[in-house]
Amino acid sequence: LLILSPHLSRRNLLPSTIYSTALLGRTSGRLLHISSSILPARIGRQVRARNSNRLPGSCSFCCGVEASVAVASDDNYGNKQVISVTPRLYDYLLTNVREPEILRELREETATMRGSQMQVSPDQAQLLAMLVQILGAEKCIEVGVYTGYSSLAIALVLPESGRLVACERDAVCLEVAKRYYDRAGVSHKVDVKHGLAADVLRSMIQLGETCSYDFAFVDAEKRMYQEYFELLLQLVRVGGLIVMDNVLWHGKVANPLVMDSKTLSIRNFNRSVMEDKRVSISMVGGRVPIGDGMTICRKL
Ligand SMILES: C[S@@+](CC[C@H](N)C(=O)[O-])C[C@H]1O[C@@H](n2cnc3c(N)ncnc32)[C@H](O)[C@@H]1O
Repeated sequence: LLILSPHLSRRNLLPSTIYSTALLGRTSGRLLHISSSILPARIGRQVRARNSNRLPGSCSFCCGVEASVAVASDDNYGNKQVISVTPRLYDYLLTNVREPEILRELREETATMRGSQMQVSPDQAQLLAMLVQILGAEKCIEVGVYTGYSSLAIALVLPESGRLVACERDAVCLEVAKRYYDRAGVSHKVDVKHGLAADVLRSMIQLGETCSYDFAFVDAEKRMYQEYFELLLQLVRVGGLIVMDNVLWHGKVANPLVMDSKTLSIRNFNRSVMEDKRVSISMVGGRVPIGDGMTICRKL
């Protein structure tokens, strides 16, 4: 539990000040839960040490109930609460996702396979499907299919006349995806392209398909993000959407000490798309993360 004293001006409270305030214990003021697991390492250690006789993840200062959010409340965030989702809150969020039975079965089968952590989360898939519906999309592209969870979510909401071009280089995962497209009765809507996604996209451009797609979802090789984006910008119509997955890259993009090639590529992409006047953008996953963060780009 974090207790803020109303006597402290919130204007100049940096998160570190708030965390320190938490260590003072109960004073008068607004009551805010905070999970010690997200505190800065030094303070987090102190909190955890003080509460070593409590359940892990439980509220540090009063009720023993698991804290559900981390909170910083200052002008840096427009005095909004900055929320960090705990496993319990995320479980709750997932109980509020309407996941079709066929997607649940695919998710459970994929969970036994290598790389299952790559699959988009049910809440993400639901958002993708809703974007496709809002757009009234007929023609979609997915870059990075794996066993088909996100592509199936999209295909399920496409109209009968709709088409999803699904690009994947791994034939083994594609077999799983195709089995589920069949089971869901959407195979006729999915045009599976086995090969390197950039090659597939280039050949679609050469075939004269520019500006004819409504929606694209990118979830493949992270070092290729800028290239996928440039190719898709040619294929997607004005007003269409390009959704880029993993733009927070498990938080590594915000840590300047992390310099591996995938992190650098996504960080550079994020910087570049911020300046890109060809699209309007929305990075989803600021205060309440969705999946690993997604950037939605609307072609202008
Ligand atoms: C993160 S997974 C996709 C997960 C999928 N969207 C889902 O929800 O299940 C990334 C996939 O992209 C594929 N991939 C990586 N690089 C690729 C490339 N250059 N061309 C085509 N597919 C690629 C990988 O084989 C992998 O299956």
